[in-house]
Amino acid sequence: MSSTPTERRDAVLQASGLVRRYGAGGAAVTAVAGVDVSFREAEFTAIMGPSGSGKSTLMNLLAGLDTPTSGRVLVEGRDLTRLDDRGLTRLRRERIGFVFQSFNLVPTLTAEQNVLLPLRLAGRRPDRAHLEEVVRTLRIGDRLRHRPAELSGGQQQRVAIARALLTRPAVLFADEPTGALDVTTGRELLEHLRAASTELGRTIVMVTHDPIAATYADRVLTMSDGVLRDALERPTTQEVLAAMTRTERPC
Ligand SMILES: Nc1ncnc2c1ncn2[C@@H]1O[C@H](COP(=O)(O)OP(=O)(O)OP(=O)(O)O)[C@@H](O)[C@H]1O
Repeated sequence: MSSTPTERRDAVLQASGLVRRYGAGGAAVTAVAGVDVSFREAEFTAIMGPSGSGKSTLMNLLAGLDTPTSGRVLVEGRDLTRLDDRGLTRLRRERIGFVFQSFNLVPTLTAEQNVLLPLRLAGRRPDRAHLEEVVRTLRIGDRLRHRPAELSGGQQQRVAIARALLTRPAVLFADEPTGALDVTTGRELLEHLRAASTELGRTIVMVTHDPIAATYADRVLTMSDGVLRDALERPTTQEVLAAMTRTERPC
């Protein structure tokens, strides 16, 4: 292992001793086997690893969508494992943003209504200046009155990102956000995520299988068998590929 991600004082999100076990006895699977990791404000992190290495499970734990068997997760200093269901739902709604491979837009609403939906559900007024900033960063200004069916896949994904950003989440989680896009549109989307981190100061955690996608991040963490292996700062594609090869080598 080259370097271990350690606790940072300026972390927006941190996890320590994180374990997630499924099932019991001989059929038990340890999907996450002891992870310590932290994420700084405005940092863009990619998590990579072979299929079944525990990436989705780790992301679900960090986002409060799943409960760890042991260990804890702090979002802006608040321990998710100590919140009840209501508290967790509220924290997820207000402090965490999600972007999935399938864009999950509401088909009957316009792009703008989709973008504003989480704020409306939370009973919060949209900050028009921030809406304009997000719309400009994602370049969707001319598509706001269209419904999802009238938008391309890339435009739909940009609307989904704008929707996730508008609440100013502490962390934006993106699970294979380019998975349903062609190469060019996928690269454009990664530029937008990069801009969300650099220009809007958002903390982004992205799971991806694509080594080129990972190079858009500030930091690439590799995972295998439920633990983090390498932490690479601003790696080249070659460095990502070399780290991925290490995760696939039998121990
Ligand atoms: N609900 C579950 N019940 C039992 N085992 C599970 C469950 N969810 C995940 N696992 C197991 O945990 C391990 C990690 O799965 P996970 O989905 O986190 O991997 P991944 O790295 O995201 O894989 P992929 O890249 O294929 O999406 C796998 O062995 C998987 O079979």
